[in-house]
Amino acid sequence: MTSERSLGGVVLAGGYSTRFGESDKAVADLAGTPMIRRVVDRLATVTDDLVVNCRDDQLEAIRAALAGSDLEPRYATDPVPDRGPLAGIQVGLEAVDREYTAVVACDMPFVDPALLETLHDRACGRDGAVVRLEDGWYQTTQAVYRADAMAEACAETLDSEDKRIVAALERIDIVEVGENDLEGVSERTFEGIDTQEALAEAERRMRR
Ligand SMILES: Nc1nc2c(ncn2[C@@H]2O[C@H](COP(=O)(O)OP(=O)(O)OP(=O)(O)O)[C@@H](O)[C@H]2O)c(=O)[nH]1
Repeated sequence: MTSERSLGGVVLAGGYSTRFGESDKAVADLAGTPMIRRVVDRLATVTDDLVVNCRDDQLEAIRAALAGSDLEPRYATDPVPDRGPLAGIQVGLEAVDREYTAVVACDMPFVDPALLETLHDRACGRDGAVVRLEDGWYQTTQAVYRADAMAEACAETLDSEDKRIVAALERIDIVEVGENDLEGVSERTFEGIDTQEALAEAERRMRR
């Protein structure tokens, strides 16, 4: 399916998980399922072209974690590792084959597909839709972008002094979505699991 309403997906997994310790959080087991598999399976319900961005040295473990998952992803590895999430977003968006694409970090296993559909609706005709929480923080790694516009903005931003993801957002025409517009969306959607403590706490909650 490649209709106008078709949504692509990029899962960002190319970081070094330093806060997580020795192991890669992307493939960490959360209540019996690797975190990245939870993200991929949720994305598979609303996307039909999925790209996982990671480093070459992660490929084997991530492929194993995703074997037999609901939507077989393609892989786009970083030509230069450790250039930060913005570079990962660029690599992923350049590889995806859909005009609009949801970008989600591998450490957000509770991502709500309903949010991604809402963001897709809001992004139409613009370069993206990004949630901005009341504290002013943009949720850039759980957002929908027009793939070519955001990939170009990432490239320009990486070549400039200010390499933050929000600096790339300033180069494109995004719709800001406020917390008040998130009715019906799971409040856990933005929960990131970037430490062992956060993983243990999420497991405790899920087993209750
Ligand atoms: N391709 C790529 N992705 C990255 C890079 N750094 C972070 N990411 C991804 O961007 C998302 C958000 O980054 P962080 O939560 O800071 O992840 P991280 O850098 O692995 O973790 P820490 O080292 O603990 O900060 C995660 O999905 C990471 O996999 C990078 O250098 N390259």
